[in-house]
Amino acid sequence: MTNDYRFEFRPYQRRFLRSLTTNHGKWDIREGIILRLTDETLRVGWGEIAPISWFGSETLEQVLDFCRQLPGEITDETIFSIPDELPACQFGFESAWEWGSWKWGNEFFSMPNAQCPMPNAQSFSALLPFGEAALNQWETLWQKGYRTFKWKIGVDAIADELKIFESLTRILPASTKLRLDANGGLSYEEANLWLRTCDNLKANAELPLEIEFIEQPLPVEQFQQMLELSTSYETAIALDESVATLKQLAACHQQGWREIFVIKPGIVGSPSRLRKFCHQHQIDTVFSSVLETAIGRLAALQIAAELSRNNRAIGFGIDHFFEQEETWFQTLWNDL
Ligand SMILES: O=C(O)CCC(=O)C1=CC=C[C@@H](O)[C@@H]1C(=O)O
Ligand SMILES: [Mg+2]
Repeated sequence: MTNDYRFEFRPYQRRFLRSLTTNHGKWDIREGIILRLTDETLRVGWGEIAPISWFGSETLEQVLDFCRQLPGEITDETIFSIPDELPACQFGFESAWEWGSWKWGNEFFSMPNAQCPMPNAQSFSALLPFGEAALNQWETLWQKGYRTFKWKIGVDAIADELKIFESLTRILPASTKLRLDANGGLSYEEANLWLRTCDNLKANAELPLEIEFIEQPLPVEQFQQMLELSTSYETAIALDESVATLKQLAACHQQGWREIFVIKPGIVGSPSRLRKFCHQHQIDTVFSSVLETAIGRLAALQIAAELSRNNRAIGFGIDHFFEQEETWFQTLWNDL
């Protein structure tokens, strides 16, 4: 896109088909902003700003304040000088700026019912509902082709979750990969118990299931304890909330983290600076959704395709969270 753009934005709200319950609480509605840049040649670029303030990004209010204070005409300079305190804005504006350069972007919006091309389900990790609902939900997702699942822990009492986990590891088919995401909700003792339990399962030769990693077992402020745990067990640990923004990502890497980094492109910050960091440091990454709409997802999938390593499934298997995308989007788009 060229240097001057007409800037338009529209807030949206979208209720999940099923709430997402984690240690952070129950999340029912995704709120965000869709923005559109139109250059002098009338080429259009779409972007989405989908903050998760409890995860470490800016708040929706801060996004709205930032968008409202912008003029109707903005430039490259505006886009590439968005402050680091607004990482979701950096992602949304820069994605819109890049939009025209992608194969998917135009296809998705040029044909009335274009399906956003999605790699096959095997490349995705599907989110299981927390608690024992996972015991019967996994099969529907397995039939859709998913082979990697993520299950939330740190929500109920650990004794109850360990019991469900034991059943889950017995019924999931061979070759399944299972991720456990605590969202920082375990105590140090509980994290040790989960890691020991997973190591013991790993040692059980008959068990073909792979526990791929435990995600964010402890709160962000307990980085040193997680660094110590990462060298004490076979089972891998992935940081998520601890590396929510580029600034945090660089800090954890600088303090010695070399296991897995969960990257949420929608809130981490500037895509161009993320690419630079990942190319420079070759970190072990898992890309993850911020439960955004197709606009944000297209941009995030583009980044995941470029930067994923070690053949790890990407955490965008959230299709059962939303009603049909295309009809919803056409309506919203027409209003813009
Ligand atoms: O990463 C995935 O597999 C799916 C997305 C996902 O799990 C999350 C998205 C947004 C907020 C969080 O509650 C949650 C996470 O902790 O990773
Ligand atoms: Mg997580």
